[in-house]
Amino acid sequence: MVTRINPSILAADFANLERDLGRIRTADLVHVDIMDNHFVPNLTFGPPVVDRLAQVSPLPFDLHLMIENPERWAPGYAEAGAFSVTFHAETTTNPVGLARKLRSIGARAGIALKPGTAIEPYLELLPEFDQVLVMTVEPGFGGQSFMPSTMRKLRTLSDAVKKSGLDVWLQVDGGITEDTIVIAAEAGANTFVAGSSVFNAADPAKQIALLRAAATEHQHAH
Ligand SMILES: O=C(CO)[C@H](O)[C@H](O)COP(=O)(O)O
Ligand SMILES: [Fe+2]
Repeated sequence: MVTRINPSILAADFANLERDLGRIRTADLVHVDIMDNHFVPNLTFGPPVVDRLAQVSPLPFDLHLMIENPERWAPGYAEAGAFSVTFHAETTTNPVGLARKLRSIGARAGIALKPGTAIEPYLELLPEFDQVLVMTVEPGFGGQSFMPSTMRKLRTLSDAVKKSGLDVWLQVDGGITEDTIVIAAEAGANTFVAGSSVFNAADPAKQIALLRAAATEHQHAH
């Protein structure tokens, strides 16, 4: 069993992003939240900033696209070398087509679900994806509280992945702390995004180690 910790640079110091990328080198991937002020009421980074950050990052990027019309933007991020590109289920009528496009470029394809979006319609599409992101807060902002109500969906998803024998990574994002990570790990998550809890810590590397240890200890047996 593998536990992956992906710090979200949404909680980093935007005047010192290169420095902060250096502080999380013991993590697995860097989670980058792309917001367009349409799908979510907030605005963050776009391609030029992501491209430049990738040049100075010790770790590859896990991109979380919170944007409308992901068909317009997602392939470009994959072509620029993103390790994984995750788009929201609510933003496309052709998730399989977009996932295939991303994979054909060489990126891992992910699909994200808002807390109110059901997993059932997507279970039969699992072979098309490398990752499913179960949002544990409403997307748009860091620093919100983890929603335990999303764990039922995660358990359903985890059971389906286990039955399928597929190696689909199960990611949670929003309000992940050393306490809530245990709840998500027990419900079947293996990939954990943490923004505030990592970057607000006095020692981000120590916090990453703490999160990793808590999740590994409680990870659902697969
Ligand atoms: O996708 C996100 C928000 O939409 C962020 O990745 C998430 O909120 C991480 O921040 P925190 O750990 O502070 O909740
Ligand atoms: Fe995110």
